Amino acid sequence: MRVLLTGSAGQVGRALLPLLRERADVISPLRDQFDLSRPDELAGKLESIKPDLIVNPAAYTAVDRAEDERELAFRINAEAPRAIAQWAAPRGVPLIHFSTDYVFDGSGDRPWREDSTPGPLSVYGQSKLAGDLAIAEAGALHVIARTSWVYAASGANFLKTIVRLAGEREQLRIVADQIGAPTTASTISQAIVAMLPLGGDGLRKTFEQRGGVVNLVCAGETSWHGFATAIVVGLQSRGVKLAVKEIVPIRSDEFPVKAKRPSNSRLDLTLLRERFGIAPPDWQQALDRELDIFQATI
Ligand SMILES: NC(=O)C1=CN([C@@H]2O[C@H](COP(=O)(O)OP(=O)(O)OC[C@H]3O[C@@H](n4cnc5c(N)ncnc54)[C@H](OP(=O)(O)O)[C@@H]3O)[C@@H](O)[C@H]2O)C=CC1
Ligand SMILES: Cc1cn([C@H]2C[C@H](O)[C@@H](COP(=O)(O)OP(=O)(O)O[C@H]3O[C@@H](C)C(=O)[C@@H](O)[C@H]3O)O2)c(=O)[nH]c1=O
Ligand SMILES: [Mg+2]
Repeated sequence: MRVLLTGSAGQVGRALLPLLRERADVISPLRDQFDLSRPDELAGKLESIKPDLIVNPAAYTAVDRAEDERELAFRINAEAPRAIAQWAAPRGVPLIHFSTDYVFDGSGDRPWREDSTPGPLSVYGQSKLAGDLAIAEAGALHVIARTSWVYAASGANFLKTIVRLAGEREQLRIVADQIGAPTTASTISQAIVAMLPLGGDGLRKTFEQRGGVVNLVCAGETSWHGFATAIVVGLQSRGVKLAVKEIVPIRSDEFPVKAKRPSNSRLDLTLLRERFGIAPPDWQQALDRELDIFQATI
């Protein structure tokens, strides 16, 4: 069984790599060998790799920068997944891809389901939605895991930003009117491998019977302010000395950024439980584990 894993230097790819390696031969080319910004070249690369399964966590994830780099974000997040799916479809090769809460407009306060109507507010969200639709349109066997607020002890993410700012400043000002589920890369990758029977012909059957979009986030919900507070409290309880004295909850309009983010990023976990029997940990529990890992690295 040969698995092609993209983005293995990113948060989700890095967490997936050792788990997949335990179960399959993994080919994990970096950007220089498998460049998603050159979708036209991907079919040729895939033809020489000949994977039995493709796992594609590589993506353009710079939400604010995407507002100025629309063309590049769409090439990487929409045209590349389309090219991969067009190669995979006629060969019956299944594709695991990743989507985001940012495909939604954030209205209301009910958790979004997989069949809820999207309405992205940002170029990043639009480009990711276009990728999701392109994969389905190409007719490839696929699972698209829709996740949110991804972080890990390493990588570029909100946890690392808060660690840095809390070490430098006495006051943090963090938006409290965007609600979602912080999700560790490790939670995502464990769920992904739990979905996959990697031997025999069970793999194709899994995708035929249970394919499509599935929400995959930690359980529970909080705001970015709640998440930042839990990070700071968790670090302090581990004896980490920080400069921060106050974490002020603010409204989104008090923190000007280029890209608009959804207020309601809640994703419903019912389908993940019913279709795959997977129940992710609460975000607080996952954060606790990630802070233990983080602490061991400092
Ligand atoms: N981060 C988040 O909060 C969320 C992420 N998602 C989705 O989950 C998936 C995984 O995200 P995550 O692991 O956090 O992302 P990261 O930003 O941590 O990693 C993205 C990876 O993609 C690679 N990449 C970027 N551009 C290219 C390119 N042109 N060709 C090849 N590789 C490229 C990067 O390579 P390099 O190291 O060279 O830059 C990096 O390894 C993505 O689909 C993302 O949209 C969904 C919801 C939330
Ligand atoms: C650093 C900082 C951020 N914020 C706010 C800005 C924003 O609304 C929120 C999160 O900031 P970030 O820019 O880290 O998050 P952002 O890059 O928008 O994170 C998103 O990334 C993409 C890839 C996704 O798919 C999403 O699920 C989500 O995780 O916190 C503050 O209010 N104060 C601060 O000091
Ligand atoms: Mg970001």
